Amino acid sequence: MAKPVLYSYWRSSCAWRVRIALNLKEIPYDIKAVSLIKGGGEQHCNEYREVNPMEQVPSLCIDGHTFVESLSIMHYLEETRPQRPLMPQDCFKRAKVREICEVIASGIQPLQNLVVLIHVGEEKKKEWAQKWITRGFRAVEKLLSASAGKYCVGDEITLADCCLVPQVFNARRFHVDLRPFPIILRIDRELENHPAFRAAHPSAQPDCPPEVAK
Ligand SMILES: N[C@@H](CCC(=O)N[C@@H](CS)C(=O)NCC(=O)O)C(=O)O
Repeated sequence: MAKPVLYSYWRSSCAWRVRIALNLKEIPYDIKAVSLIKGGGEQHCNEYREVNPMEQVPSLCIDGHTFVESLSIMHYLEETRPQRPLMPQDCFKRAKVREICEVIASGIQPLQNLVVLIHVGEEKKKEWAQKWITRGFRAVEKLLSASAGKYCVGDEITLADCCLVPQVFNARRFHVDLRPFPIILRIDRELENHPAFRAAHPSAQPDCPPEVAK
């Protein structure tokens, strides 16, 4: 079976979620870099639109299929590769994982996505991103106050953690004041040195510009 191919951009938080899940499950994969900025964005070219009709990353070619949408991709991985489970057994905890994933993937990231920031304009984009990330993080922090153990839901790493860490990176990129979110910060710190998270970090990606890569 061919090695999975992930269409990714080094700084994309959505592609980063999938990179973490692939790494945690120890699934080897190749990366096809899609520059979201070069020449107005390679995600908009005809060839890539055939891969992902939303003109976004990530997309994952695996098992002879192409999948789009990071949450959907991670659930496919979870269902087909049960090693190192990223969803709890318990139904209540599963629902809590999905809640946190949804708040981040539907309630925060889309509002600060590149295509939206371009529309908002250079002058206003920082203030805009701060507003919506802060609003979403207030909800995430509240949910975590009931669900978190060592990680977002209990003491095992789940899909919620795969979503949280990249979103914290985005928050820092837009200089969001993270002091009101101690649980988010604690979990982010807990995971920053985990090998699967480190290998998925933007600075470790093959398409990361050399001046950013450490
Ligand atoms: N719901 C999608 C969102 C994907 C998404 O927004 N990707 C961003 C990067 S994180 C993107 O490709 N943006 C390109 C653009 O806005 O033109 C998912 O979870 O995969």
